Formats: sequence, C-alpha cells, structure tokens
Amino acid sequence: MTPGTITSDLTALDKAHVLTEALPWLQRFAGKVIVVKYGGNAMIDDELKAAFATDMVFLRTCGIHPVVVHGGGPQISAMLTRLGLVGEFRGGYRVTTPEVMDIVRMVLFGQVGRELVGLINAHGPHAVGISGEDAHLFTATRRTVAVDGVQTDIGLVGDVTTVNPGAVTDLIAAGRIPVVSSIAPDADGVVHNINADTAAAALAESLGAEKLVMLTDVEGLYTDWPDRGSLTSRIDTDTLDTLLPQLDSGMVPKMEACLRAVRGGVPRAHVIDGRVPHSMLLELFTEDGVGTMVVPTAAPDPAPETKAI
Ligand SMILES: Nc1ncnc2c1ncn2[C@@H]1O[C@H](COP(=O)(O)OP(=O)(O)O)[C@@H](O)[C@H]1O
Ligand SMILES: CC(=O)N[C@@H](CCC(=O)OP(=O)(O)O)C(=O)O
Repeated sequence: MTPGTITSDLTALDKAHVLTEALPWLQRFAGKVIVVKYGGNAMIDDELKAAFATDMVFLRTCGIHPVVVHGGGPQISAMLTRLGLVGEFRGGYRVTTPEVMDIVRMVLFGQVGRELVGLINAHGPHAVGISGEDAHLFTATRRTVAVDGVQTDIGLVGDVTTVNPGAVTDLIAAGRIPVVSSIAPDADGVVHNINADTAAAALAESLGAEKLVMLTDVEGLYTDWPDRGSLTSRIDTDTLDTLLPQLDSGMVPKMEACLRAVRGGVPRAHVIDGRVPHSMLLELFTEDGVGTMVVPTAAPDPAPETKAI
C-alpha cells in the first residue's frame, strides 16, 4: 500500500482529522528519544524497508530522536547457508562459534546496517551506522541461555553489561539518526553476538528513552500462542514475568527485552507488526496505537479519552 492509496479514500475532513489527532502526540514526544528495534523478519521487501526509513526521517523532522537498533537473524542464516555453514538456535539465541561470529559481524554491520543507513540517507544526511564496538557503546559479557530449563553455553553470545550512551547522544546532538548493529566486545576485546532485542533494551534503558518499539513479523504478543484470540494489547511487567517461561523461543528474547526496559525505567515498550507499512506512525500518532504495550505493574489504566502512551 502506498501513501497515495491510503489517503485516496479519505475525505478532506478525514485527512484533517488524521493530522489533528497526531498533534498531542507530536507535542508529547518532541525532544524525546525513541528506540526502535527493526527485526530482520520485518524487513520483508524493499517497499517496507523504504517506508520504515521514511518513518524515521518523519520522526526526526518532527523533533523526535529515533535511535534504530536493527536485527538481521534471517539475513545471517541466509549467508551461513550460502557459505555452506549450519545455523542453529537454542533457546531463541544463535549458537555462535568464532566462525559464525565473523559472519554475524559481516552481515549485521556490513550488510543490513549499511542498507538501512542508505535508505534513510536517501532523504538527507541523517543516518550514521555504528556497532557496539564503536566508542565503547556496548561492553558484553558472555551469557548462557535456558535450554529445556538448563542454563547452556552456546558460544560467543553476550549480554550487554555496560553502555556508553555518549556514543549515541553525540550523534543525536548533531541531528543524526544512529543505526546500531548488535555486536559488542567483552572486557578483553573479544567480539560477541548480541540479540538485537537485548541490545535495544539495554540502549533504551541507558538513554532514558521515552519508548522502546519493536517491529516484528507478528501483530503483537499472543499470551496463548498460536491461539489467535489471545493477542494482547496491554500487559504489565509482573504478568509478563509470569508468562515468560511459557513463551515459544522466538518471543523469549523480545519479551525479556521489553521486561528489562520497562523495569529499567522506560515507561512503555511496544511490540508491533512491522509488516504493516508505517506501523510505527500508527503506534505513535493515533489514539488507539497498535500491537502489544508493556507497562510497569503499578501503571494506572489509561484514561478513556487518551491512549496510554
Ligand atoms: N506468544 C507469541 N506471540 C507472538 N509471536 C510468537 C509467540 N511465540 C512465538 N512467536 C513467534 O515469534 C516470531 C517473532 O520472533 P522473531 O522471529 O525472533 O522476530 P524478530 O526477527 O522480529 O526479532 C513470530 O513471527 C511468531 O512466529
Ligand atoms: C545471539 C543472537 O541470537 N543474535 C542474533 C542477532 C541478530 C538478531 O537479533 O536479529 P533479529 O532481531 O532479526 O532476530 C542472531 O545471530 O540472529
């Protein structure tokens, strides 16, 4: 769907309503940092990727500070296959040998990150790509993951233990849109593979972001996957914590990341459908929002006349 087809069915009054509905949210988010995690599974085609890039420029032009953390899981897997290597996930995380780590680094920073930077910069000199290796942005610690309830070592997979927010705030202050690749050195300089959801949460927390928004290839969180009736629009952190052990592996890093961000002080984390063109704008600038919103357990219910932002 192109912007033209969206608006062609609307009357002039409808169009005016869309614009005025956005005003309180534009005011609310002006000057705020919004961390946007763009999942590899949501990068379905060129049109969607270009629409995502336009949305980032839209936010920036409105005085909002988007910080992009991109994934690239399917793209890494495709490259491993092309090179005749076997990719394996355990507990939702990629088993990362030193050989696989080289490919992860090459694909995330050299391929996926470059493409997004190029798409955003088609609109002007906005985007700068960096990885967790730049200016000490991230320091990683090797982590284990739960596999059938047993904590298991799966190689060079890290958790972000330190963030240097200045590596990103310098770019924001210069009016840029940082595009972050989720790889990071440990204290000895050994580069680790960081799940992009995990990296986005750590960065959102460290930047004191207003929101963390995760674009993926599903409408939001299903509390009883794959029961289509179990799509949830709002969940609090305690309820999510209880649900985590029952989630399928694909959703585990994502919901762990939302939990971490909101418990770390980010007021709202959202999981939205990146397959819908401009879903980011719909989430931010419409009253109902879209997808699943994670809120702190103590958060009051939204007032009926306003969505909980
Ligand atoms: N409870 C759930 N709710 C929603 N999606 C789920 C759930 N459990 C598993 N999934 C799967 O998780 C996928 C999203 O995770 P993932 O593929 O890792 O996305 P991304 O590449 O965006 O990080 C969905 O496409 C869906 O198939
Ligand atoms: C440790 C780990 O699993 N790292 C991920 C990093 C990329 C990623 O997270 O990409 P998506 O957001 O598209 O899934 C991986 O190697 O696939």
